[in-house]
Amino acid sequence: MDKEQARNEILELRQKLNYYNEQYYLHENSVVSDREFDSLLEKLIALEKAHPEFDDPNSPSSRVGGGITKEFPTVTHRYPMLSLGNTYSAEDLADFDQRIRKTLGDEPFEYLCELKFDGVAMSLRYENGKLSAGVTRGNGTQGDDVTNNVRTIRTVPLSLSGQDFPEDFEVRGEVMLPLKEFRRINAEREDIGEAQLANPRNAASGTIKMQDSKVVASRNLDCYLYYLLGENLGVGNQAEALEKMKEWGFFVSPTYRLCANLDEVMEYIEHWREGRNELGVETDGIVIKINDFKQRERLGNTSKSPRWAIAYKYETERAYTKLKNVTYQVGRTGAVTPVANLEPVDLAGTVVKRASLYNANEIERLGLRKGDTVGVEKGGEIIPKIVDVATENRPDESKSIAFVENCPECDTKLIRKEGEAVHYCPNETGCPPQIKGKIEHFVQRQAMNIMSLGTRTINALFNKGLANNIADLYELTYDQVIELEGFKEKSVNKLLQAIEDSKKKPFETVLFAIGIRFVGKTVAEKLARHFGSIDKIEQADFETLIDVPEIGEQIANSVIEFFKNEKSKELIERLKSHGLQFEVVADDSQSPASNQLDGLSFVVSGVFANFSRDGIKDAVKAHGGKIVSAISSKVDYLLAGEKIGPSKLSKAEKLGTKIISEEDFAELISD
Ligand SMILES: NC(=O)c1ccc[n+]([C@@H]2O[C@H](COP(=O)([O-])OP(=O)(O)OC[C@H]3O[C@@H](n4cnc5c(N)ncnc54)[C@H](O)[C@@H]3O)[C@@H](O)[C@H]2O)c1
Ligand SMILES: [Zn+2]
Repeated sequence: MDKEQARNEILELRQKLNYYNEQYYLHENSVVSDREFDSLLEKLIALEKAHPEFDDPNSPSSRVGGGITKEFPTVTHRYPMLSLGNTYSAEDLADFDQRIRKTLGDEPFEYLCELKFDGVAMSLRYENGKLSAGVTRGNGTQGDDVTNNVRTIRTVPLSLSGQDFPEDFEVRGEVMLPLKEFRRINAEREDIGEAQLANPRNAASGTIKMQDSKVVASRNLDCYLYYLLGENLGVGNQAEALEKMKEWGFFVSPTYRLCANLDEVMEYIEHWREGRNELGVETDGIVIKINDFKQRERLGNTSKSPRWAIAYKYETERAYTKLKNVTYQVGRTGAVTPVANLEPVDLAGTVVKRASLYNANEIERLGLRKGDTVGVEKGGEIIPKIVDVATENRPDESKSIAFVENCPECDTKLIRKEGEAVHYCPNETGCPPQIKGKIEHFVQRQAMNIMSLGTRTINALFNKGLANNIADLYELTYDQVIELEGFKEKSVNKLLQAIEDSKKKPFETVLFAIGIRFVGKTVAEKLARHFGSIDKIEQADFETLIDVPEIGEQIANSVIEFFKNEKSKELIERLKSHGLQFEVVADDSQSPASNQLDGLSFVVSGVFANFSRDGIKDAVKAHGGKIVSAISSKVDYLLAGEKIGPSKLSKAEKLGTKIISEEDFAELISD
């Protein structure tokens, strides 16, 4: 390769990797697999080494990938948060071992091996035993202050146990979404027709950067700690540090091990190759660290990673098999999901017969054809996914897969809205899986809690023509139910009683249960609290809806569409006639804290030190104030946080709107 070629390739690789980094860290989107990313980076490093004349301190090979957002206050790290060098091969580990020996000479040393947890790096600062800050890695030098969100993680102690912790120190670790939670959230999202979270890592990363801490809390994140930093720590090596951290109340995974040499490290790697699949959280390798802190200091860091540690990553197991055909599933919300049916094949200990295809875009992206040989991998999802198509084995006459045009269940022509990846069957009230799915959604524990109505009974009721929608449930009689298989007097009465009891469920629960697409539990609570009744929600226009905190365009449109449909209105009228709750019942605990802000309107913008954006809006309302979204001559105050948009500020200045800070606001509502 001549110089010019090398330069072009280096520039091209840098550009690509920068783009992947930006997508990965700022948009929670993996454009390519981690393996692919790592190979490209390895290639870049090799080229840069051969051509030092093209060195650039800004190259993705020498910078920590990631960045800071405008959504949170920016914090400068006291000690930079670095990345780790990584490898997939035992030879590279031997090289690493050699480099260590070169610096340390004949001096004895130990390795400490830990699992490499696949989440988001997090720095936690403790002052006088209390959590004082939680900051993301960001670009390594500066990160986002997400303390309010970190406080919701149960495994992060808000105050420490024991006595001997330093006055001011830092711990670092990984915020992760346990697989069980990841699956639960995806099941819930599927239930309301929302797109699936791609993988636990991206989900954890997206969650920790949410504006609403209540939503973060509902996601049950975990935090595993593995790093202690500060002055006068009272420990001299990693093993002692981990023990201390445990004593102080941090969650430290018990999976670490001291290793005397590389052979023991290799044993550790083999031990966890399969074992890590049982942990309930995702890991993507192991981290090998020098145990002793003084030796670490002598080894030092590069601009991107410590020289005293390296990550060994496991190759994801992949199996190749034949695609038999693609079938389609119709969900409760009418979303049609393609499923790949495969020749059974062994993959990481289980037999795989099916793989997710998500939507038509995915089929197109893969360029899938009938009879193709496909590579499947397992991630956090239970159903594996297709990651590769081996085109070299493709028969000449093979045909590409055309997405079905009509609903496989009711033959209605499918629709696909502009900008959406998913095809829908629009026959909401006549398509069997949609009808049954809506009833299942309605009766679930989190909704109306009519738990004796299981899938089998719903099927039977539907087949007999007794349940074609949720309102029909309230017209079921004893004589009808006793006819069903498996029902006796007692169970019939129990079911009818549960149906009767459901009429007492509060409005917010009913609103969730009626199954408006994208209206999950939290959104239903917000809408119910904000509007107070179904009639007010029905009357709200798009602007009014998106003014409600956390209600985005997608939800607003879906709500509007729901009420445009005559059949939805009919359904609600019937449910009302059966006595279900369609209004918030006045509750004293929700009355305003004061009426100091009565008649005053506020625009809230920017980030705040002591409130989330939602929290400060709630505070305005709790004191009788009104929140509006845009500055106009009618607005009394612009409540300005850090990083407020310049256009809002200049508009407020032009109109003479009073601009107040968080502190001014606190004063306004004090006493
Ligand atoms: N698919 C994509 O498009 C894409 C894009 C960018 C990055 N990535 C992936 O991310 C990697 C780069 O991310 P990175 O810089 O965070 O490196 P990394 O994730 O490979 O390793 C460093 C991180 O490991 C984490 N870690 C987990 N367990 C640890 C332990 N026991 N001790 C110390 N650290 C531990 C820490 O958060 C640390 O920041 C790439 O190698 C690639 O795999 C993928
Ligand atoms: Zn249909």
